[in-house]
Amino acid sequence: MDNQAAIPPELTRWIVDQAAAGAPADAILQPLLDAGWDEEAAATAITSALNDLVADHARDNGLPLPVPVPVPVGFNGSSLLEVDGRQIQVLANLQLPRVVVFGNLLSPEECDGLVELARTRLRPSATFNAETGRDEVHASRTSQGIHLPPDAEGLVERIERRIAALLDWPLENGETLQVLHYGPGAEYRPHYDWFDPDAPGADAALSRGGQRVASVVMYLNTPARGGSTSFPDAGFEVPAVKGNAVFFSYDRPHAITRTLHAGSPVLEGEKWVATKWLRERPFR
Ligand SMILES: O=C(O)CCC(=O)C(=O)O
Ligand SMILES: [Fe+2]
Repeated sequence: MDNQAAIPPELTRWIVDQAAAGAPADAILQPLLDAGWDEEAAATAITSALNDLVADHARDNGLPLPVPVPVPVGFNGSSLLEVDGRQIQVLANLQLPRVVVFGNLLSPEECDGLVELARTRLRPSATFNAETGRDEVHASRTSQGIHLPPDAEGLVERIERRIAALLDWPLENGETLQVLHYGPGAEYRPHYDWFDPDAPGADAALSRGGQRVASVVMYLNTPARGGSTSFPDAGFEVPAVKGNAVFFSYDRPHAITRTLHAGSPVLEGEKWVATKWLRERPFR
């Protein structure tokens, strides 16, 4: 069998049932191989059955269609990912929302270096106003921030390359790295990082690189108390620990991704983070 048109409906149903029951890809593939399918045709049959399922679900529920998102490399159950000669720890792994917490993404020296590059240039953080299509300062985001373009010392670029390699996502699809500083009491109230496509200002936001599809928030210090990144829809909280990072992806601009998140108030001390937002396409 070499043609996807030959997939019988009962086989499609069987594939969908297996996937819905949580069967791993191998467990779906093997019976097809045993029945005499060649591997490529079987993989095509499985992919097309699952794509149809997702498209039907989106149509039936009035959801946008999902798009490809970054996925951490070599993610096969190992607790350490080797990227660029660096051992990055996998500290937590959540499917919905899709969240991975990394340890040792940055060295203490790299964290300090980013803070130094940003410290003297901070300005009150702006939030994208979907109504106007402009960045504006708002009470829901009481941090200070600065965009750091790739720099002469190479620190910013080195980190950007590491993230691109870790997530197997083109370097040019990344927005400029942003460093944020939260003083005592400062917070970033619950929000989504994707842009609401129906908002009047969406065209301006989407014109460079399309939607955001993932975020990486790197902790540049360990606040004395408070300052975790929380995901209220999942009851999940990522403590801010220097050198660690939280990655989350969202395959469509919709609450179904459950990626609502917040920078919880800093209760004592201060908090520094660097955020990298990744787009669907080159951000130029
Ligand atoms: O500070 C945090 O923990 C979250 C930052 C954040 O949500 C963002 O930069 O988009
Ligand atoms: Fe955010």
